[in-house]
Amino acid sequence: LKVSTGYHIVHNEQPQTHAHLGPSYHGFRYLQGAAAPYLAGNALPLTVDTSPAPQNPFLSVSNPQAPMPGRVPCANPPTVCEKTAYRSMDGSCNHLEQPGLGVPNTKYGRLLSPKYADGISAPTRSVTGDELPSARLVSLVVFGEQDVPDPEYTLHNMQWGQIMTHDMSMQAGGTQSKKHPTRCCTDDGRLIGLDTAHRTCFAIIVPPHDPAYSQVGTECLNFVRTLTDRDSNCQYSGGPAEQLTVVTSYLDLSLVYGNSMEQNSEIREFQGGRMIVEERNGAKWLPLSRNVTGDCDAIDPNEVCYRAGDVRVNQNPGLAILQTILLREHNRIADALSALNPHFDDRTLFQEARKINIAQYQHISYYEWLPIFLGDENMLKNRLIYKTHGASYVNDYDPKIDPSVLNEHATAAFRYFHSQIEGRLELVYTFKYTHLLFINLNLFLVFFFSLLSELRAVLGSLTLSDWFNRPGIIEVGDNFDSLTRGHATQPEELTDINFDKQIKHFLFRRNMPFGSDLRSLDIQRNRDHGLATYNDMREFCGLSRAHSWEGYGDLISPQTLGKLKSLYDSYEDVDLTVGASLEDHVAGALAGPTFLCILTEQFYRTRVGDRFFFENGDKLTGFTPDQLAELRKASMARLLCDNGNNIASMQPAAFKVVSGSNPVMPCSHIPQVDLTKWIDQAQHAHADHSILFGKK
Ligand code: HEM
Repeated sequence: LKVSTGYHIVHNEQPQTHAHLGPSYHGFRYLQGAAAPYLAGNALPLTVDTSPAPQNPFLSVSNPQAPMPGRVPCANPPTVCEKTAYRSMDGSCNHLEQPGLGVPNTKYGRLLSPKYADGISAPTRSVTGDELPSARLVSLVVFGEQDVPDPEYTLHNMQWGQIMTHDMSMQAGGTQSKKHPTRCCTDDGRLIGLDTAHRTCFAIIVPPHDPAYSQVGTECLNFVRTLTDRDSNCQYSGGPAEQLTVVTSYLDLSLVYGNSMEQNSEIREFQGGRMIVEERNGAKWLPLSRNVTGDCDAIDPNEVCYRAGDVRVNQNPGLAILQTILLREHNRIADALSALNPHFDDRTLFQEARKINIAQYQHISYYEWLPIFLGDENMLKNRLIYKTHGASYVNDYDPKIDPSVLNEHATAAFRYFHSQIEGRLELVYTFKYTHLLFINLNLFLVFFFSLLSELRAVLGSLTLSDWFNRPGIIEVGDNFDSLTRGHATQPEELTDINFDKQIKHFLFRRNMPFGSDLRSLDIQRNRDHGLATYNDMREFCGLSRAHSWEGYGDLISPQTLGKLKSLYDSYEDVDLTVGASLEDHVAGALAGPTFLCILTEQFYRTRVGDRFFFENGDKLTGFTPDQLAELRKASMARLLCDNGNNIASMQPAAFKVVSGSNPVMPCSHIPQVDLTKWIDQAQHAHADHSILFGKK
């Protein structure tokens, strides 16, 4: 398989890895001023460090990461594929000749070869051989935490991004729902020595006088390295380590349906084609976890904690809401199909409903959501979307394209949108009111119209860090609808260098005064995965390679460059996650050119490398022209309307804030996919089942 040329990028010589010269820590040398107490809600004061900086013992290359066999299960796709009407649960046989492409427990793809300090697996270092500056230090100095609301996009825009992320990848060995069992720092935030720490430890060293963590004496943030092919019995064939991802790479709603038949059977009802939902207080919810205290931050085993296709489901309330909405949508479709086609059996209803749900979701993702991030023009030019007419197919499946999720995408580019996260989630209620509209035509004639409208009003808010891994809050009172409306009303945070305090100091804080820092995790993960540098990626993407700090001046402001210079030993050291997050955005997109290049490449591959992409006109796997025309009516607004507890109105473009051109209107005015186009698929119901489902 070759790298696709969907985005106009130049493929250059592979970058060299730099041999290490021995451990040394340049520590906290940027912050100026005295330590000051940090209070949630205040700007972080920058403080000076005068004390000697601690060393990060995990970086020592003289302690190579020996492979530990058997940690990651082997991907076990069939060797020969049958052509069936429906996707498999684990993504196998999407590619008919290479059945294992895009299945769980396989390697991320890479655009550029890794840059490990030892050429095999040790985290990246400076070209001088020294350690790179502490990820927390970079997070504090380079990235802000100002609260800047986006004037155009709602919080659902951010939240949908996390849904797509969880559908596409999950680093092996990671856990977001539960405290990681591997401890690289003591519970009171001290570094655990190399002799006792687990070999996967790569703790983040907190600079002395950290404006937040120094208040509680935290010197170390837990960080566990992603498992690689070297931790698997069946993947490693020598050479540099490649990280593994444990979910299917396709946009196939694996987060709803699971990533294997086994996972799926835990959440499927096996009746009427439905997925399991549980009724509580008159509404249908995700089924409860069988290990509440293990899967959630629950103290009480009776707390609500969900079971879904993805283990990260409980991570935050907005995510749990969209997971619920996508699950309810499946059952809504299955019930409708069952009423329209009483002769369909459970299996046919399940697979047809799944196929429609995925198609609507792909349509929303590519035609409503991605253009906001990648720009319409860029997407059209690079053949990620088409100016299609109602019923016409786009037959662009290309078996030469590798559908794997790129490491540069999942570990750097897509995480830039962590900047959109808002730390306060508003609860929005509606009030119905009758609006009398008078039109005075002349002195004697007065017409009036009576309009039933809905007003939205904010009646409270939740603080994000109080509700990480505690999703039960969405079932309380009217919160489900109030948060759903809230996410459609409240602006997301501007996509910029600011990351909300709630994720910068309080991530997963579990009732403690402080938690972790997501931006630091992103930067450390970049080094853990040995990603090629910012400069390498610029060159790869056809931008000019810098030969000095000033070489970055085309896209990064002098003030920001000054900060980078004060942190890194060399302009060659700048991490991809850091440099590309600081670029001016491309007009019409939400990222600078380097990230845009990676994102465009990824979403080209995700589309063209998916044999089941909804616009393909294959007789067995595709839709009829009439059905396709209906699917193109799917929208985020309608999804919310159809699956809230009682959502009666919505603005038609739910990723965009309410405005004169995007007014809140009754749901009945928002187009809906007409499922009668799926009536009497007699050929499916009566056809040889082995053609539809395979012989097994
Ligand atoms: C409240 C919202 C969110 C929270 C709390 C959150 C938190 C996290 C955490 C804790 C990780 C793992 C960090 C690590 O250990 O390396 C992660 C990974 C990631 N996040 Fe987020 N995230 C959120 C929203 C988003 C959004 C909106 C996007 C993109 C649009 C996104 C994209 C990613 C990606 C691509 C990864 C890596 C996935 C992988 O394992 O391959 N996240 N996030």
